[in-house]
Amino acid sequence: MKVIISGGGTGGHIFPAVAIANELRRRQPDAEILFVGANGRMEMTRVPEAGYKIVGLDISGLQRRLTPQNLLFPIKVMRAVRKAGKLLESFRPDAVVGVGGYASAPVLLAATSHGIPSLIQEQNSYAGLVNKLLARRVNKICVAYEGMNKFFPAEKLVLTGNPVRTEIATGDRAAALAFFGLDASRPVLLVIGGSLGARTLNQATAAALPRLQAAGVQVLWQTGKLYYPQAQEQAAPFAAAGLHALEFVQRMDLAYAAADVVVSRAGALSVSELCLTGKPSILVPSPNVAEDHQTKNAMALVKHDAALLVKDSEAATRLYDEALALLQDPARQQQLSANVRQLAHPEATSTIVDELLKLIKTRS
Ligand SMILES: CC(=O)N[C@H]1[C@@H](OP(=O)(O)OP(=O)(O)OC[C@H]2O[C@@H](n3ccc(=O)[nH]c3=O)[C@H](O)[C@@H]2O)O[C@H](CO)[C@@H](O)[C@@H]1O
Repeated sequence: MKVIISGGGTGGHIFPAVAIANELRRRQPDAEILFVGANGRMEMTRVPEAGYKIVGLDISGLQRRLTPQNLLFPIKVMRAVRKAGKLLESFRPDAVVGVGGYASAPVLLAATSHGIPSLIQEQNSYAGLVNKLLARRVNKICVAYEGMNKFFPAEKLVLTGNPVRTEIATGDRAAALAFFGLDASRPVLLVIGGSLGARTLNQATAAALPRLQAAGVQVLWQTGKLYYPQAQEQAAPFAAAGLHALEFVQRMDLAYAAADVVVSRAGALSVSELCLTGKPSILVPSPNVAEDHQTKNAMALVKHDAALLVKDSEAATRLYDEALALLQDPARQQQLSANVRQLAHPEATSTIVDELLKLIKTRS
């Protein structure tokens, strides 16, 4: 069996793709899996780290302003579709999966014109552009939220939840504390700005370091690549007290296992992972995403008293009051934890792979 998984751009597209690949490989150890991503994007390093081969296409998004790059855009798309077509002819996949992001467009376009079965996995409650454009051409669309028939043909929809890597919820706390060099007798706060980092969270965290140290709290502060050099300098004087800036966390399983409380952006996968790990959290939705979809992701938890929400515009003033209060209130932590676990979809990845295998079977 041969399967191509295409897409990426950010962790929110890449890691669900890895989860699907891992489950497929678990069930069909001899399956050949090839990823297709966009050159220069995060998937080109993260996918090989996860143990899979990836081929890159030269494809990027449209800029909002009129730029010379935009004029080249149609040519780039045509070239990428041609390269994707050649790839399909040589690899001859039994099915193609698209997880959203630039690279999934040319691959799904080429696959659907070759009559290769195709499946889309949409992570958010608001459909991404590529997925919306390709919905009519693909065979199945696996979604994580109700009401997605606003965007997609109802007969193709399967409500599965988001695929989360299985190891995410299996981290051992003692091993995690040892891994990050943290002290078991003091609380740990994990700050996650999404796969690229978040300026507002970084500014609020940098300003709160003295308060956190005074309260005896240890911090794993994921900053994102762009913000890391400055954050590293800001955190350095607090390292001895267990406050650490990290550019990117490869062992998210251990980061969640170490954490008593998580402060996070509300990207779809981060939210799904918080449900699966049962972590009490304060969500700060990004205001810079289409249709404010991170607020919708966050509200899906908040309305069940399964997470707290602080608006991005209030992060500078309120976030760390809330975080310190929650860190000092184990009963409230337990309540949020019990509620958030109820919202997990532990079967998501397995259901998506069931759908994929059904598609392949129908064809053969
Ligand atoms: C700014 C932006 O466009 N954000 C979008 C992007 O978010 P983003 O890429 O930040 O994605 P998510 O929050 O959904 O998921 C992040 C993923 O990266 C992993 N991770 C993160 C940080 C780290 O240091 N190490 C690590 O492994 C997390 O465990 C998780 O698996 O895609 C999501 C899913 O389509 C959307 O909901 C978000 O709105």
